[in-house]
Amino acid sequence: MKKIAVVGTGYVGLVTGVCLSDIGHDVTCVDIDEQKVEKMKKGISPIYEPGLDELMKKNIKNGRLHFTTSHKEAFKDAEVIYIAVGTPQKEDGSADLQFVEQAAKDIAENIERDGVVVVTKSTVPVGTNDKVRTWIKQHLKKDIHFDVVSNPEFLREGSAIYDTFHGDRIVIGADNERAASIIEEVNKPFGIPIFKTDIHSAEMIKYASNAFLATKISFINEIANICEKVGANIEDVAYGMGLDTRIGPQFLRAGIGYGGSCFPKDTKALVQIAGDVDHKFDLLEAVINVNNKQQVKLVEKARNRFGSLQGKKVALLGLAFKPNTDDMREAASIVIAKELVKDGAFVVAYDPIAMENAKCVIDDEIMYANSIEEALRDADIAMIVTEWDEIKNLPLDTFVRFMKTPVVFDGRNCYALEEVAKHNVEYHSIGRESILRNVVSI
Ligand SMILES: NC(=O)c1ccc[n+]([C@@H]2O[C@H](COP(=O)([O-])OP(=O)(O)OC[C@H]3O[C@@H](n4cnc5c(N)ncnc54)[C@H](O)[C@@H]3O)[C@@H](O)[C@H]2O)c1
Ligand SMILES: O=c1ccn([C@@H]2O[C@H](COP(=O)(O)OP(=O)(O)O[C@H]3O[C@H](CO)[C@@H](O)[C@H](O)[C@H]3O)[C@@H](O)[C@H]2O)c(=O)[nH]1
Repeated sequence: MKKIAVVGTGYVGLVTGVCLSDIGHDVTCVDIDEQKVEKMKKGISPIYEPGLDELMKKNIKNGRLHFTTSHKEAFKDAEVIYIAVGTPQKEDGSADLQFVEQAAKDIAENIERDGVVVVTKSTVPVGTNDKVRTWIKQHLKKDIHFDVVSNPEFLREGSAIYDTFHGDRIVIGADNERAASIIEEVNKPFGIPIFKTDIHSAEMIKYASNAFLATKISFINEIANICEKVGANIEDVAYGMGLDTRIGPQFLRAGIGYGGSCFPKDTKALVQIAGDVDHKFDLLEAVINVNNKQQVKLVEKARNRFGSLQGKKVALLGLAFKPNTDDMREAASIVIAKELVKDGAFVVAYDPIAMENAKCVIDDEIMYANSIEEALRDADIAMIVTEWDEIKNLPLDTFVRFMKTPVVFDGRNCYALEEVAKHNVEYHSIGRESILRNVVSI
């Protein structure tokens, strides 16, 4: 059992802190956001993540999980300190390291224990851990020995707790065996394979993994776009491809592209990292361009179908960048709403969880509904943006019952075409033939 501090309680820091306490460590999470800390002290998670509240309450109760706004309090006695602050993108696409630098200074000014291991969990460009070491050294108040370890995070939002306990690998990048084995020991109870490497390689594994997954998505989306033109069905194509174990079935779901807090920013950051060493990463640039186009695919299809969207009522179903999260960062819904409003459409949006966050990031004039049915009422067009269970499982006759004209643009291929064919719905999806039945356009 180790005394651990976690700096930053976002999706990664909070989940990491809670799970480390659950496997027996004594964890103090520190954040500069007082409101968040007040909530967390009461066992309330400031983010929506399935299972997190329960696990927080359990570990607060058993005395192994603490929250504070004081770095001094958090770092007192800490043997291991995780940095899990944000690394958002700057205007040029590169990673903004200001929060990591500040966290390093906070650590330098407050650590007390000799031999403390500082672990970078934030996604940071290759070479950043060297900078973290330098920043800490520059601001150290006492002559304390410390090590820096890279330990990138691979959890997915919406299944973050599950992923922490069932991940495929834990990567530890260190420049000495003592530090590496301390972090190995900390993680052992998770029972996940551990891969130890040098710091720069660990930093690169994170970006390369995200870039590869994003590449799979853009690749399958391009195949889907071609399928539409040659009369093939992307669902069957992806399934048939995935049967080859060298390809695998995962991340071949065609749709309206990837969003979220990671793929968009990490792909751009890797293009920058490559550019910094005079390497033009053509492949990844193409992946990003394909994704930008894919995000507006539904609007493009609607424009082609209706000619003009002026005055059309559009029900936007699902706003979060993926199901089971309240995260709106880089969600396709933001771009889609903007395009629809630009075309003069009247947008009514619904999301089971992300609506409050959406109101903060969608600047355009749109309305919000309290249910799918309310959003669909008298609509000319429905656009499925996020495949929440509630949306995926919506009986198709709901579109017929509530909409003015049941014309559905499904960005996540939620329905089987055979099922759609049994209903009086006009249906356009991604990489599959459209079903144009009996619907009179007005
Ligand atoms: N979100 C994910 O699914 C995910 C997965 C893997 C890796 N990552 C990476 O992990 C990092 C964190 O991502 P996130 O989504 O959890 O971020 P986030 O923005 O949700 O949370 C960051 C938190 O850090 C706090 N903070 C900032 N500076 C601080 C300081 N000096 N001291 C204490 N607290 C401070 C902020 O108040 C905020 O609560 C990023 O580098 C991200 O790329 C994210
Ligand atoms: O076949 C697929 C799979 C995903 N997506 C989209 O891709 C985005 C990202 O999805 P997902 O990877 O499930 O969610 P994240 O929480 O963003 O997780 C990714 O980003 C994290 C942050 O770096 C990493 O830790 C994870 O390993 C990595 O999967 C979402 O918009 C999905 O809709 C698709 O379009 N098709």
